[in-house]
Amino acid sequence: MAGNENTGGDFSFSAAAARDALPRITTEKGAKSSDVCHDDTAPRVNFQTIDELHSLQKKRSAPTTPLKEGGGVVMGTSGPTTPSSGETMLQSVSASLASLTRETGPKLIRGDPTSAAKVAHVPHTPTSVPAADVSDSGLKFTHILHNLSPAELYEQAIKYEKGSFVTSTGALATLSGAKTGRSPKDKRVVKDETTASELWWGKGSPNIEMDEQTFLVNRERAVDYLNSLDKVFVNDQYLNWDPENRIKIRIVSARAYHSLFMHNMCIRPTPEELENFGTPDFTIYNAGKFPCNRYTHYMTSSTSVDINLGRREMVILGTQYAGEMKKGLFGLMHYLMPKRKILSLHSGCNMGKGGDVALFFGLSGTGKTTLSTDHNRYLIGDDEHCWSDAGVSNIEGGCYAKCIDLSREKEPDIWNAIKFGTVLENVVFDEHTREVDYNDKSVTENTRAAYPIEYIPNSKIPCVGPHPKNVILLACDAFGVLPPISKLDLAQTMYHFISGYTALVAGTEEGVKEPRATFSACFGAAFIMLHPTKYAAMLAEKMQAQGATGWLVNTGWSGGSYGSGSRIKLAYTRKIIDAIHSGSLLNATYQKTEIFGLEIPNEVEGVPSEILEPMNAWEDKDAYKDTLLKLAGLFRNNFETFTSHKIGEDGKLTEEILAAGPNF
Ligand SMILES: Nc1ncnc2c1ncn2[C@@H]1O[C@H](COP(=O)(O)OP(=O)(O)OP(=O)(O)O)[C@@H](O)[C@H]1O
Ligand SMILES: O=C([O-])CC(=O)C(=O)O
Ligand SMILES: [Ca+2]
Ligand SMILES: [Mn+2]
Repeated sequence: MAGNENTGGDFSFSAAAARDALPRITTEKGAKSSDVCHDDTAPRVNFQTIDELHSLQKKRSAPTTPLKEGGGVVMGTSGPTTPSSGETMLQSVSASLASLTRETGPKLIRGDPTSAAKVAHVPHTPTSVPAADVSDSGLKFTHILHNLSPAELYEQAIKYEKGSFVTSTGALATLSGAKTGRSPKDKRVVKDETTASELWWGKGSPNIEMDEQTFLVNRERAVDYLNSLDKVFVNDQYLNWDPENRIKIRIVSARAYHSLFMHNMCIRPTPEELENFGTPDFTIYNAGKFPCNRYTHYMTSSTSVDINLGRREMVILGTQYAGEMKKGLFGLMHYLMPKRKILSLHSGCNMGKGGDVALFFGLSGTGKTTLSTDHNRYLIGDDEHCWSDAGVSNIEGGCYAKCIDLSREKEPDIWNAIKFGTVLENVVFDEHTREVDYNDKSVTENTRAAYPIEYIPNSKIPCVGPHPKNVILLACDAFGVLPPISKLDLAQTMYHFISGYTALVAGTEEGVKEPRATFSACFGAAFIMLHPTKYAAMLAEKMQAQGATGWLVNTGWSGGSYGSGSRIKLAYTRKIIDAIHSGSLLNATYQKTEIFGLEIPNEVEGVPSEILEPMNAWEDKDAYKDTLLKLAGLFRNNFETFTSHKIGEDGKLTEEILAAGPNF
């Protein structure tokens, strides 16, 4: 035995002693040695190999999800005599993806390319095109990932799309690429015989024309791109919760991110509805990863977002920003719904416990999502609605919330909605913990979360409600001169609705400190299809018929413009909104402001009275007056284009609306 005396340490023991120190394993009396370390799994009855074990993991699911293990759908030869719903779907998608110049629809297979079975879909209309017209693309297979579940889409995104990660709360973080917002200058609308007379064209209109031929060039480019891929995602979904005016839409896209975004944003069909889906009313070809060709007529950049109402199609090239799809469909609704005497609205909408409905109009970033998401009320929707003779209905099945500076304290419901299933666009997160830093603008200021509406605990499903009682116009006035709250008469409501004012602060990168006024008719000029006065006339008629009250709420600056004043606290704006909902503001005493002639209440519960009259909150009264006049001038200039238009049948209302603007 080696002596340890010399070390003088406490840990001196020999290896043999250490071994002796280990406790001996003692077994119970009578136990057989084979029981000491026993395996408690049940007998293996169902599998003999690891592959068989794996095959047990996945159970066949609901009627309309994959029909055959491994994803193959047999068409033509060995299929049943009457087409199953899966075959009908593939035939329908094949027709959607057909090139217009060559063979008919491509050969499609259901399921992921990595999953086994390679069974061809033979197009339902056998081709009789000359051999010279047949291309190699007609010989390959495209896999169709049809209405995948969020879990399946997560897997697709994480496996195949760079920049996809699961965040600490389970959301799917994605990157939208070079474009982190919409590209309104790249939007084109096909001008044909019908749309030439029906739509709003020319100065101020968002509808930049394109001819049918050029649309087909872009469509073919998109379809060829999509067919060149191994797989495409197809979403068959609905728009509009009003069952009588529901629209069937199909979205064909190249990214799991796009498919999950639309899964969340549009109305999700039940398995039965999906089985009987039939032919879509409108199809989006999202080839956003692929640019448009700048040699193509009408193209002024490598991005093109093209709407063809006649063909009921939309093509996206050169932008992966998912909001393009949502707002493209909104444009469609702005065309279809007014034809049915239904008003389409860029507004949020919620309902009190007593059934009182409020609409929240406003341009991007003014507070539609934030203020319609209200713990004390039912959420009908945050961004797009219809107002018909029956009441209101949400167009969408989800919400699209701005996330910049999001906090759990100020917006708990939105915060909690950012969980498994939610798409989180362009946010920055800790590489290890995957905790999101909502204050980080490194990718963009326009960070967003898209979640199904039922992620908001008090959402109202189905998302419909009675006629609105309050119509709230939101303006984020970075000039700081509009009152935090004012009551509007009908003419004023129309004036401000047509003006569609906001003044967000311009991007910090450019070092612009001056607020810039934005006027966007109907609080959504980028999406309207008809002349703004058409929507305004419908709004006036509906508000009048229902006795709804109009309000103007400034969610922007107080006590000075951007730079000297500060943004009105969200908590105060919420109190103001509470007072509108409760009806208490109707009983307040009012005073009229100079120039804009707005009625401001002397008191709102929970809001410091000194901020209610904007001038009081400004230290420099002259600066206030100058700024007010400046803004009034901007309003007047903007409204000039509308002065020659009659609003509705009533010439009297037109006069009143013109008089309802600033007076100076
Ligand atoms: N007083 C306030 N009232 C409303 N929102 C405020 C206020 N102060 C700060 N905010 C912030 O302003 C933003 C409002 O954005 P919101 O997502 O509600 O816009 P939106 O009108 O829904 O726009 P979009 O149509 O682009 O979705 C939120 O980030 C919110 O936290
Ligand atoms: O459409 C978008 O990208 C976001 C949005 O809601 C808007 O801008 O009104
Ligand atoms: Ca919103
Ligand atoms: Mn919006």
